Amino acid sequence: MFEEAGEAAAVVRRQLAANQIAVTALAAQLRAEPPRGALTCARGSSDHAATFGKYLIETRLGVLTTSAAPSISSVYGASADLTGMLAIGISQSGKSPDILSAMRAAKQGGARTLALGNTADSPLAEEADTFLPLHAGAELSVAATKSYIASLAALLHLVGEWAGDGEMLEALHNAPALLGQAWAADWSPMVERLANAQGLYVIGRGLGFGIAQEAALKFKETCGLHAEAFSAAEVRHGPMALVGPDFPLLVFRQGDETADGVDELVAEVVARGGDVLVSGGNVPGAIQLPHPAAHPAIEPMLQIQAFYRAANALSLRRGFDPDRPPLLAKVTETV
Ligand SMILES: N[C@@H]1[C@@H](O)[C@H](O)[C@@H](COP(=O)(O)O)O[C@@H]1O
Repeated sequence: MFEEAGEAAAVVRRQLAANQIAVTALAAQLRAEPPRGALTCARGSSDHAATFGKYLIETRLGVLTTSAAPSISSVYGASADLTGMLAIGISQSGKSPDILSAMRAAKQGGARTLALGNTADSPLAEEADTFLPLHAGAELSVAATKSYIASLAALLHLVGEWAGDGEMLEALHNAPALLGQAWAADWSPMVERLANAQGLYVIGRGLGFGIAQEAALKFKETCGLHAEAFSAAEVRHGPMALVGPDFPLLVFRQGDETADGVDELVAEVVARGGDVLVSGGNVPGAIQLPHPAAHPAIEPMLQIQAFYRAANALSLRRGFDPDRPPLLAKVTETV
């Protein structure tokens, strides 16, 4: 996990260069024939990348984006009219039966299909109208790291070109250098605070929500630590009842329109005597976790990169092997 997460900067640099022509062509096609909506099909870390994609596509392009529940096609055998939709499948292996089923149903229902994957000779890649390779290289650790960051980069690249957002694209092209800095960031306060923790919430809002989901998964998978992800708004609708000195929050805050609301939540929890670890912002009383400054759409990628290093350290500290989580295999195939 440590070694592979550390390769993320090189992966993103390689991917941006290798995919430029294909991404430009796809973006031109999407601008010429805009989809009426997008449907994401993914599981686990890839599904969390899809959450990031939803916020990116809806905020930058105003195209409604929703997540497919694969069982609708794989178990219920039901289908929907997806004429004019873009179905985006994200999968490292490209062969989980339920994701394949959802993508096949989308195609039969009239959608254009796009696969983001790490394996070109997979059914997902072969059956999709367009395949964008992630170029993450072999990922052997059960916990996805560089492939997750590669998925975020591919989504940023596509949406940046599709929306013609030059500022975001420029920031993305600077991301490899910043990922290197993020990898060196000192998140040891997180490792200290969570060494003996029983559970926590991971908070994000908007573009940061997908990385909150991803961090919560890593806590469970590699650290034997129960963690649940909530949006900074959702957590106030009930879950806050658990928050206190023995139930900390890890908060991912990016410098966009969501920042003030996230700061308010952090200040409120600090005032109640709760422990809050925060990446981004500067609320007094919260434990700050650093990451390099960047465009708000790039920040989540940098935050999760800094987090991965700390999650690896926390896993070891809690007596786990981050590369061999109990009861899990690298490729999970569900129906
Ligand atoms: N992102 C979706 C979730 O929103 C959905 O809840 C889940 C359930 O899928 P299924 O019904 O196939 O178990 O699938 C994906 O992970």
